[in-house]
Amino acid sequence: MKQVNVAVGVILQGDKVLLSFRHQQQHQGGKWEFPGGKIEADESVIEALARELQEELSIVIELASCKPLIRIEHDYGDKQVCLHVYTVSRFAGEPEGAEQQDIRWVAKQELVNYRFPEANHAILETLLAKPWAEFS
Ligand SMILES: Nc1nc2c([nH]c(=O)n2[C@H]2C[C@H](O)[C@@H](COP(=O)(O)OP(=O)(O)OP(=O)(O)O)O2)c(=O)[nH]1
Ligand SMILES: [Mg+2]
Repeated sequence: MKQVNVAVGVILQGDKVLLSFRHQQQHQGGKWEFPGGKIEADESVIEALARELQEELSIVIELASCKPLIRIEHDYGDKQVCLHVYTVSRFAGEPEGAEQQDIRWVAKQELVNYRFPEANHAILETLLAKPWAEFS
């Protein structure tokens, strides 16, 4: 089965991170995610990330503020994904659920209360291991 490359943004503002709720009918629907989406053939990861975050949240990210966090390969059985995860610390605009999805700024200690896709556990581990100021 072909692996799908996905650009994922961990958007940090102070002590909070932005989560977005996946619609029920999407793959891994009904769970919270870090916003992002599929990388198209002609795009770099950062270009895809910027496009997806504009489409999904109506924000314009500052490319120089994006730092690679972790790359995760995961097999869901019905789909194989490779998540290219970047932290994003600066952007223009106020995030909104541009695809009618719920979004939420969540503090570190509250992340345990959210249900994520299986592949995200490695992201959360990495994110919880350091003070967030060190990512920006
Ligand atoms: N965006 C995002 N996708 C994730 C995360 N964790 C995870 O397993 N995924 C998986 C779910 C999907 O199979 C894939 C991303 O697909 P997507 O639905 O966001 O792609 P897209 O925005 O291009 O959406 P679409 O047009 O195909 O609906 O990666 C995550 O934290 N964020
Ligand atoms: Mg998406």
